[in-house]
Amino acid sequence: MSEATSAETAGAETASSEIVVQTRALSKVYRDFWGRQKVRALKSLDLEVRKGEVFGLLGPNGSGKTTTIKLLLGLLFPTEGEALLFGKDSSDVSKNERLGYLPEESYLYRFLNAEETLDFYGRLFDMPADVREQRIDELIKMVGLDRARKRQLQEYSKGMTRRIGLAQALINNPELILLDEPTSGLDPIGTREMKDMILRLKAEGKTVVMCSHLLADVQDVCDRIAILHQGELKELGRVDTLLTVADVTQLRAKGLTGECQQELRDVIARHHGELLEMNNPTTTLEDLFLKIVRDSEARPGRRASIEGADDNKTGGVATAD
Ligand SMILES: Nc1ncnc2c1ncn2[C@@H]1O[C@H](COP(=O)(O)OP(=O)(O)OP(=O)(O)O)[C@@H](O)[C@H]1O
Repeated sequence: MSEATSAETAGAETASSEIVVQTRALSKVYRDFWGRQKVRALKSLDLEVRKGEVFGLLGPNGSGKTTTIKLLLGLLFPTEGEALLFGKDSSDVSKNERLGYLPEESYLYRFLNAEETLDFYGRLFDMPADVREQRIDELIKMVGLDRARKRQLQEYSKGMTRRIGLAQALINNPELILLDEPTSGLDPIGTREMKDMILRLKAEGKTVVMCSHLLADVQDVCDRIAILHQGELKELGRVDTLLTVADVTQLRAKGLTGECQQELRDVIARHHGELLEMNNPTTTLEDLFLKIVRDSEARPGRRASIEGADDNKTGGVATAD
């Protein structure tokens, strides 16, 4: 297929895909007790999120992310503009059945266990007992709390609390899930698992809108992002497009001899390119940490390996202009 044709097809797909979230000139001013303007938290935000997307709202502290999520949920009223979910105004309560929400801090009943917590929320959605029982079992397994299902939430660690919070957000099998800082307070393993769960929700066709200031997490799971700063939209687009450095070519190869690497240098010079880098790649700290923990679980009691072990020396990276 030619580039033009594939671009047209992509365009047609986009046009026909269902818009789940839409904001039009959405603005929020917080006022004090006397109605005087205190903070302009959000300024004329225009966004569209399509069905099946993982969409990230990014920005430093105080940039308006949580305000946007609360406006979408209908927990706050806009000062100007509107927020539409499934084509209806966010103040329309009928949308709640199709919606799941993980707040930054989950306030759950400390004396209930995981099963009782989910049963309580299942009842709020009028789910029949048999459906509830099956859904609770599925969710507890999905969020990895099977062994702690009978423990009271007051005994849960931060990571476990985040997991039960996510299970609670998913109890009604929602089409749209809003996640406020889903990886906050999680260790690297919990973070990886939370990201995998988000990707699993996407694979099931759900739409996810998440906000975070942890850039690596957003980069790993989001299809598109919006960057907010002081309540204003500063950037909007596909993560891969925004991060592509158009004028640099990167090449990864395995098993090249020194001679061959020299030939590559010569070719680049002959074509008036500039060799920026040719070296062995490094793994990420996340990958390294997860590998060490998995190895330790597989072989308990084994001592740490000595610095400089060779297992990551797999190839070379050449980056050229
Ligand atoms: N209830 C409130 N009353 C007054 N000002 C508020 C209120 N809630 C938020 N704000 C202000 O609105 C602005 C945006 O806050 P918001 O919580 O939406 O930011 P955020 O991007 O989610 O920040 P963080 O990353 O710290 O959670 C901030 O200046 C904040 O102080």
